[in-house]
Amino acid sequence: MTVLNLSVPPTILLTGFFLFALQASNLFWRSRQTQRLPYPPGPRPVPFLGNIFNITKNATWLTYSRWANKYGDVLHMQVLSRHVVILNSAAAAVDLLEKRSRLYSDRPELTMLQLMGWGFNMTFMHYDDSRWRKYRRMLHQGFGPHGSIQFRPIQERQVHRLLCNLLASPQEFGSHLRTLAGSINLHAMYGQDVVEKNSYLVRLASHAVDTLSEEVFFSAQVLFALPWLKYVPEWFPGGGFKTLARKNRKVMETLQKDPIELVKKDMSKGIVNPCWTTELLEQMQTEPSSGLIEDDIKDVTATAFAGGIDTNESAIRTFLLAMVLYPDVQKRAQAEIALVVGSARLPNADDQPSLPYLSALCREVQRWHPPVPLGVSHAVSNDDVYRGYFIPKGAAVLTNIWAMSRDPKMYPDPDVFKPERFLTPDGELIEDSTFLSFGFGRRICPGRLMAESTIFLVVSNILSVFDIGKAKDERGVEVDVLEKYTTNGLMSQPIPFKCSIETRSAEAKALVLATRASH
Ligand code: HEM
Repeated sequence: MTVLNLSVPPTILLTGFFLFALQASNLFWRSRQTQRLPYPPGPRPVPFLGNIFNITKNATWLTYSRWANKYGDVLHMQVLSRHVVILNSAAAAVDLLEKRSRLYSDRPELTMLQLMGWGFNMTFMHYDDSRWRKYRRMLHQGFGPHGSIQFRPIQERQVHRLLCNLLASPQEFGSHLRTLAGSINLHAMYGQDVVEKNSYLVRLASHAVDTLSEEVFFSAQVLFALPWLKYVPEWFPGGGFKTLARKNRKVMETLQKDPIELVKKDMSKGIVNPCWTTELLEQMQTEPSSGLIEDDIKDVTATAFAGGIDTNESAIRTFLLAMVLYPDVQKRAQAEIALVVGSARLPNADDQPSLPYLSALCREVQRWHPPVPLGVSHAVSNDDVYRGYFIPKGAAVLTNIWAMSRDPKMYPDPDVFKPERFLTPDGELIEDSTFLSFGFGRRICPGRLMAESTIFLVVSNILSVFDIGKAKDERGVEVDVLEKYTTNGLMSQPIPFKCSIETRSAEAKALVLATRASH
């Protein structure tokens, strides 16, 4: 039996063994010492179950902000063997998710989302999943600095259509905003107009994301903490989350399959719709070396389609709410448009560099009420130590973007909507590119450039032709509006409110009507 190669001199073997033992004991002691470091502070756990009773259903980001005031900006919770670290300051998020991005770019195992059929979506994929790298590259090509410019004509056309819809039925602004967000995405991804036959796709995408904002968010936290619950049968008491997941899987299958089929059908008839899917399908055929397959295209286009609807809609609703509550900000923005663009045409994307107050206003919209207040959870792929605290491998790392955006040290008077906080004393937009609302590091939102230009176009176009104000009731009395937001999930947006949207002048009305020919 040859266990050892006896031709190696015993002294070398002994030395090797000694060095190995030393190294192993070193590692062992280092790891023991590291593990003896305390976890970051947080609410007191109960024996065995840890912080299970601290899992909350509502306004989680507000709860975490309160804890941050008590325990500090880096918090820790533990449920059985699962650890959760919550970052409540931009400084901590930058230190870990950006400066140590190699360690902090994974996602936790989100069993609930897998059960719901979101497994194709790169947002929830592990960092070492080869599909994530491929999809991220594709999204960078499609929506990076060069790619996102090609969508400008689509964005402008759909924003003009929004102006016409607001002119025709201003009281239905809520549904017009959803149509806008959906139609930009449907056009950009699949070259399709939102018409009767395919409006269900926008509804399905919104529904799928809305679902994430209800029971699922809570169930996802519970399943992260207690992963074995996934084996509970659907009929068993408490297994209701599985029914929800099964129904959602069907929605997700349709979302992946139907839109690409529409594009392929058009292509087979010789109709070429300029859009991202067409571009990718052509690339798949003409560049076999790209390694693209149809499943990749399905996955990545459906991801981008669903990712950009509710987020944009939330930001634009926040903008309208802010205009009702802060009329002086509205007047100052309109004065800037009048000075730079005039009243003979509508603003376009090329005007943005000359409109610093408007650009600051768009940033303030996302700071004041970030659409995804807790971001998307990262995970740490190895043990780490930060500020003397131990962060164990596999911990979920939550980014409390809400708390960061309301940090009075970074943003004095954080509750006030104040665009000038992003301007220098000379009225120039400040250089700072910290855009907390899009997340951090290697997982930062790849759709941010497109989202930013959509929001700028909507804000500048609406303010150039409409005045936003309080709605009046049947007795002519102004209806008060409250700054109230949904607080039950991944996304947050203003609860429905009323406002008046009136054209600013006959000239403004004529400008809106003149856009009809182009859409
Ligand atoms: C106002 C609009 C938007 C907001 C506020 C927003 C916000 C976010 C946030 C907070 C994240 C998580 C980042 C992190 O993990 O640290 C994210 C990721 C992501 N977003 Fe957006 N987003 C917006 C629009 C869009 C659009 C238009 C698209 C599609 C074109 C998109 C596609 C994605 C994707 C695919 C990811 C996952 C990236 C990854 O895991 O590598 N988003 N977004």
